[in-house]
Amino acid sequence: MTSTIIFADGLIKRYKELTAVDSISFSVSEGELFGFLGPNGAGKTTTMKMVQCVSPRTGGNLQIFGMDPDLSGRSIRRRIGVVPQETNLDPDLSVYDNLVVYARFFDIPPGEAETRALDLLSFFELETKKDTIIEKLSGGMKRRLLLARALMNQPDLLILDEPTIGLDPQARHHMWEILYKLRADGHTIVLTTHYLEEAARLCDRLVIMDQGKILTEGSPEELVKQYIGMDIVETDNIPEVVTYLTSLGISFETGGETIQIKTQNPRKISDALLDSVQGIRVITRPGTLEDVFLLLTGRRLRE
Ligand SMILES: Nc1ncnc2c1ncn2[C@@H]1O[C@H](COP(=O)(O)OP(=O)(O)OP(=O)(O)O)[C@@H](O)[C@H]1O
Repeated sequence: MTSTIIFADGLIKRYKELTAVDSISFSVSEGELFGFLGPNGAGKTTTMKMVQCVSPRTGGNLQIFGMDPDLSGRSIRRRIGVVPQETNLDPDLSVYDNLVVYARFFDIPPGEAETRALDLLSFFELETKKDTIIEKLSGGMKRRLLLARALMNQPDLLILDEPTIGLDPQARHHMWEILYKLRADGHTIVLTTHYLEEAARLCDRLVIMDQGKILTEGSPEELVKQYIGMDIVETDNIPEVVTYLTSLGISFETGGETIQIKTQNPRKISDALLDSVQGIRVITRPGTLEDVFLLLTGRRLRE
């Protein structure tokens, strides 16, 4: 039987007047890669901090490994590995020393720490950087080292806050490969992201979060099927198109410079649009999480 790693019910975090996390409920099972997708300020990091037992909740129920963070924070923290959004490696230490010094916080014996550090440097393709100081690493290497460090205590839960923020596409893909491997190895991983493609590619299940609330939950495929279900015809958001669609009673979503029409019959709509409005661009594509986000919030999730 798979066990529940995180259970949250009506979880709340308030900062004075601001309710940053507004009564959210979710659960994460062992071996899952679970995502929090949402724009800046949605409350993702605040939720992660409560799960990491570094920020007490204001209300609701929260259990990690079946324990309450208010009562057993220390025991829980020992079993969690965290990759924070900001790089907080020790700039004065080498790559290798960042790992072995970190191991001391967990009372890992020095010999064991050295073995783990070398294994992790190999897994993360950082062996050749072993003695390099932090400032000489690329952004992607720093992120990989942060993840290696988070694995030093062999955690039962890995939390990654925006694991690929600020990385170039190549480094981002490299990080995705690593996360696929960790998931295949059976790690339980929770990540936050505001990259739709990242959520769609990596997550077994995710919640879409906005303004402190969870709007929906499911696998990426389920969410697209449930909310979009059909193909999307996308065209320019110009008054002629709006007038034309409105005159035919065809419903549509607008997002920035484009209009999206969900349809069972994309060919018919795109042909009609191209015939009726001069010079527009019309494409047909399958629905995505971006369409789900737009439908639920009325906004695009800017990447
Ligand atoms: N320590 C704090 N004191 C007061 N307000 C805070 C604090 N931390 C976060 N907030 C506010 O809580 C809200 C949620 O922030 P949070 O960082 O959780 O969002 P997020 O979804 O993780 O976005 P980001 O990816 O930008 O961090 C924001 O309005 C933020 O300004």
